[in-house]
Amino acid sequence: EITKEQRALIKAILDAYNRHQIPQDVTKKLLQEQYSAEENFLLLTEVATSQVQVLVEFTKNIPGFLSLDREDQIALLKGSAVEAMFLRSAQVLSKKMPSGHIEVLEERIRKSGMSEEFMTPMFNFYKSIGELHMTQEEQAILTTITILTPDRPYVKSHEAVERLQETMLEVLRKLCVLQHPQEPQYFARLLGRLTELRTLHHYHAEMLTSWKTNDHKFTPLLCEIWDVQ
Ligand SMILES: Cc1cccc(C)c1-c1noc(C(C)C)c1COc1ccc(-c2ccc3cc(C(=O)O)ncc3c2)cc1
Repeated sequence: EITKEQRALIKAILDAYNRHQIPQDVTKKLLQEQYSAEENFLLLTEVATSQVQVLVEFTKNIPGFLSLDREDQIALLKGSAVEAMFLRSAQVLSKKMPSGHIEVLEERIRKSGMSEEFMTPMFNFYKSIGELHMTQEEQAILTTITILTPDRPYVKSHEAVERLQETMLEVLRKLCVLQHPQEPQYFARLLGRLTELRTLHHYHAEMLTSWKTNDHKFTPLLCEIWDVQ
């Protein structure tokens, strides 16, 4: 019941999702460097910067994205970067990685000068993503749907973005029916995660302010995408 066009869409997005990954030498650092709060923050900043670069490349491969108004492309990237990175780091943390990345990443996030109040919702989210056991396709399409959210700040052609997102939502709905026949509510559960991502996005804005107040430095790319400094 998935059409030929929809299958081609899934393939294009999955290929892009797998092609654009953080270089191993960056993620390997998560395992090696020492554990001071400063070192953790620096490492997370480096990984986040690399993640944003990967996200920009992935987004350019979303069918239809480059035909959107140029300023809307920027508005969508800026508005979705944090949410796409929460999704990506959650998917990584929930993968049973043999290299022990999981504890290490969790440890570094816990000890990076972030205040306790953000930890709970963040790690609850990580847990809830883990429990979904999403397939690669579902992860890639859910990330695409997050990026193609029409009501981000400064988006002008709301309808054009909405059309693209609706196409992706329909593909995801069919995928969920096919890949999780025993769970009729699975698609609804995935969409529920997008609501949780918005809440985390608000927490993250406060995290940025508190990091800034404590004079934490970010990279030029993160300053640009998150409008800090
Ligand atoms: C702390 C936080 C939580 C969630 C979202 C953000 C933006 C922040 C957040 N908020 O601020 C920051 C920095 C600037 C301090 C962050 C840190 O973001 C990230 C973003 C991505 C990753 C990450 C880690 C390991 C990976 C392994 C692999 C792989 O093996 O394939 N792939 C991608 C990976 C990505 C970690 C932290």
